[in-house]
Amino acid sequence: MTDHPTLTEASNPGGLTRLTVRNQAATAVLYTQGAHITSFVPQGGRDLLWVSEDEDYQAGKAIRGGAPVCWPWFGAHPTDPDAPAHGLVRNREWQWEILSDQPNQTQLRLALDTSGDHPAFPYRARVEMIVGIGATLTQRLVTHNLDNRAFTVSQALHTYLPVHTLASAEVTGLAGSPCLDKLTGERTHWPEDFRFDREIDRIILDNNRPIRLTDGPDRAILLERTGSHSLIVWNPWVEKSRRLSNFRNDDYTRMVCLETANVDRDARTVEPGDHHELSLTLRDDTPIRP
Ligand SMILES: O=P(O)(O)OC[C@H]1O[C@H](O)[C@H](O)[C@@H](O)[C@@H]1O
Repeated sequence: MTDHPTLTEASNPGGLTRLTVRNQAATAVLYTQGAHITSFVPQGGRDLLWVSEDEDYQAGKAIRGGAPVCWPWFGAHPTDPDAPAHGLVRNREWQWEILSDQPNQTQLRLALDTSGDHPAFPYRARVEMIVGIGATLTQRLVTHNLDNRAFTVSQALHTYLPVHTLASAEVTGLAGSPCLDKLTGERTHWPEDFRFDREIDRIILDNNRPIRLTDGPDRAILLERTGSHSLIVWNPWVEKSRRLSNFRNDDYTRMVCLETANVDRDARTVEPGDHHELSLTLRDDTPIRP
């Protein structure tokens, strides 16, 4: 266990290691399994991440909520149907260290190496998550190629965001962008008048704009991305909610996933010795009332 003025390390009953960071700007909770952030509360504000009340935080199982890391592939593996969905690192233990600690900003690094012996990703690589906890939450997901061959990764920060009610949720910054509907296979464009009124599982492409989720006059979250020109918008709606693990039947009314990604034609090839960085800054963007 680590004792540090800003950071507390603890084991939970499910066998996971939980890190709680409290500084003057925010409080955050993350798990070393999966480099998985489950809570980010800016000082005086609300949690900008959502986790199901049914989540049981068990070692070896991906957590339903927060910000799962999908790497080195997103969704189904491109060629191997037996490979797990969303890659190899959600259930793995990452090494961690504190990089810097200021009154208003704490930086952690979590890292994991692949040995090259997994048939679905036979390469040596290091994936790092550099987390900045301050007035905003910053996640930098850096892929280093330690192999002597190039490889291609698809990936996502699969962020679950809370909504007061799904009917009031609106996403701005997507209208007009090309989009692939994963449910129908259709390629269209994101409509101006989009509402969450059915199951949604779409990849938005060629878009690096700031994305804003609002769910009423007093609540907005802003996502700003670098190294990413794709984003997944996901809400499981009624039927799929019943089939999801660690998810209540009506949880789909409480969350929306906006996933900062490199998927489809935005997957990235990393040359030997090179790296690729994907990053997300999440902030409470609620308008300040006069
Ligand atoms: O249940 P999981 O493996 O966590 O995946 C949850 C969801 O993740 C993404 O949003 C995919 O686009 C969905 O197709 C998938 O259902």
